[in-house]
Amino acid sequence: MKVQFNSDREFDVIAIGRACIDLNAVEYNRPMEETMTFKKYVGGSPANIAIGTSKLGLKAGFIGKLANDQHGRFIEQYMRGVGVDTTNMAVDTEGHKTGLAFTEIKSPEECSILMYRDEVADLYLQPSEVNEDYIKKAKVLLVSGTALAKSPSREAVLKAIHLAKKHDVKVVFELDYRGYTWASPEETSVYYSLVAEQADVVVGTRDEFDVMENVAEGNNSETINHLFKYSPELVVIKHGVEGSYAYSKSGETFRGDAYLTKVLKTFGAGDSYASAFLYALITGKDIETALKFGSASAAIVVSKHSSSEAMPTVSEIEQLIAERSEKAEQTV
Ligand SMILES: Nc1ncnc2c1ncn2[C@@H]1O[C@H](COP(=O)(O)OP(=O)(O)O)[C@@H](O)[C@H]1O
Ligand SMILES: O=C(O)C[C@@H](O)[C@H](O)C(=O)COP(=O)(O)O
Repeated sequence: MKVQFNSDREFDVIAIGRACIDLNAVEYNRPMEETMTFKKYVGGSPANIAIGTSKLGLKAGFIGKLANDQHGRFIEQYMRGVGVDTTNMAVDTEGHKTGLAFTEIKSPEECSILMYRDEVADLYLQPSEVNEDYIKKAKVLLVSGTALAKSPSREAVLKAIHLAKKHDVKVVFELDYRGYTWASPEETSVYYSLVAEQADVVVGTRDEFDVMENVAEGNNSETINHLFKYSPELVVIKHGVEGSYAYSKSGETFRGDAYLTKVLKTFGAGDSYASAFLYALITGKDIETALKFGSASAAIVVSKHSSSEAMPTVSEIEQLIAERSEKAEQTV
């Protein structure tokens, strides 16, 4: 099975949401209290995905709002430098700040993120800063769930989705749940459901779908039975190192195994997975291959220090897939 996209569009992917800063512990395998130095990278899930798809050779653009300071300028320069179109990144004029994510790497399995996201510029994106002429140039609008957490960013994203549907741009919804940005689980569930029901493709972890459904331990069949009554044609549910599943509206189920690797830290997996999965879909590969691309890309990024800078190239992904399938053949 393949997903069809409009071929006559200038941009493969336009992502909307936050572009922020990750400060990753340089001395890792210890608690953050003992970490004295942090390395700066561009971060924020949709920015990571725009960077990841651009590094894979897609034409990516970004809609978001940056702080009018050194951090905002660093983010814009970095994203432009890796080929992301930044012409639709607005600059805040009201003194709002860049979101910061300090990452703690206690061990490869035990990682956490300490986020500074009060009054962040990205959540002040205005609907008037979402441009119809820009959106209609895209094959895919990639929506990050966190951008729905507060107004006016929430309305800006809803406007972007409306315009995407008007111009036959596929809406890919990455649930990207960050609890502390939301007022209550009920509120998250309302907006996640609203957007997921309108999206063409929905991607998230099993835990994130539970948040969307406001349930404790949901199951994949109930999730897809519900979503396939609405717009989605493809639903991807990730189960961490246990792998991921893609379900199509036409009734097929595909499973993608994770590629085991020497893990440095666990964050970055989701964004690298989304970048390569999208790359494969947009370049006409089938779902099985897209799952392999997503998993291989994630395996590469979890073995490195950053999320954005570590995003792999197509040949690195293909090499990992080829090595692992050779190994699997030898063990049969
Ligand atoms: N420790 C790991 N080693 C190798 N691959 C991993 C690991 N953790 C996750 N992955 C890959 O990344 C994908 C997404 O990971 P997951 O943890 O579900 O997402 P998120 O980072 O969004 O929470 C998984 O489906 C798997 O292919
Ligand atoms: O999304 C953020 O604001 C932080 C990210 O930049 C950070 O690199 C991260 O947590 C990525 O994790 P993922 O969701 O597992 O890809």
